[in-house]
Amino acid sequence: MNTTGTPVPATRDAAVRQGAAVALSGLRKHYGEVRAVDGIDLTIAPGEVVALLGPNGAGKSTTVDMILGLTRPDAGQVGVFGREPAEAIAEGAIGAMLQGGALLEDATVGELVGLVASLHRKPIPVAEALRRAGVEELAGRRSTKLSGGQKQRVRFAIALVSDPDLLVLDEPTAAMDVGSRREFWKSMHTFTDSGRTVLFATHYLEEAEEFADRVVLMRSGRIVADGSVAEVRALAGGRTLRAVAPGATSAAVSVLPGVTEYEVRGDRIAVSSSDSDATLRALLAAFPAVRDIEITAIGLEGAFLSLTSDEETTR
Ligand SMILES: Nc1ncnc2c1ncn2[C@@H]1O[C@H](COP(=O)(O)OP(=O)(O)OP(=O)(O)O)[C@@H](O)[C@H]1O
Repeated sequence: MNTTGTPVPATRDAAVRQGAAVALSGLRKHYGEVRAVDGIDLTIAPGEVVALLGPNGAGKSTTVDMILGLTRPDAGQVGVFGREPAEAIAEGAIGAMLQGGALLEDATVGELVGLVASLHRKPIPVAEALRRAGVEELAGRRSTKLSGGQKQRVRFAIALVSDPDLLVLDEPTAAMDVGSRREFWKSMHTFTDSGRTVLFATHYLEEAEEFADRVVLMRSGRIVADGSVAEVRALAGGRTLRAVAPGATSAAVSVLPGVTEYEVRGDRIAVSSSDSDATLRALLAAFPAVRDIEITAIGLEGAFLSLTSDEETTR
């Protein structure tokens, strides 16, 4: 677990950093008064699947653009497999899928993917890239005749065709329906099963929860949480406990151990607790008639809201 201002975790120490898939240090990009990216450090080890989460304007796309060498940082450094982004891209080590990246209008899907393949030294066969992205049947179709979700899958084929070690995806499934999204993640599993690295920015928490090994939460250009899904959830305050507790008062509930927030309405209580076991024991001792007890883990959504909703005070 790593939160703002804490050192890089021991498992991603200097040795890992050297062979890191992605190493960002002190990265900063300001647009006038807007601190799009405000000093982030991030090391991604080869083989990790990392979700970059954050509300609109958190700085996810700007970070992705700097990793891809599309935007030059004001300060700090970007390393991709120990190289400059441009170098790593020229070598075909990075595949990218960006929000709304343009597709050549006059070309068919097959020609388009073939064109990108021809720019790389060791591409996979075009048919293979189309198959992996689930767009084989669209090979002869012009890009102007594609739906939004189909375009995204073609962009995925383009990202795969250089046979990259790292895939960087900015909201890859934004225009896809539920079925396409499922298919997309199935293809991604095939890609990551071979030990390759993925960094994807998303608004879909369930995708981060299901697919990522690690979640990096951004807010206002900074990293506010970094860890496994379980760790990020825990960071946001543990569990919610609800019960009917006859005789409970706000004063009594507020002093139960572990309680971070509480609400008392008549006999009904709802508390957020950082230690629900301790809260429950004390609750039972104080109110033996307590009943209908319900304890739920805070979802990633709850964690996301709690970690990203505070007003940024330093901006
Ligand atoms: N080229 C630019 N010129 C000026 N401001 C910019 C530019 N690009 C981004 N910004 C600003 O920088 C901040 C971060 O934007 P960014 O697109 O990186 O956020 P994001 O987390 O990707 O958001 P979203 O989820 O909406 O895509 C925003 O306030 C945005 O308005």
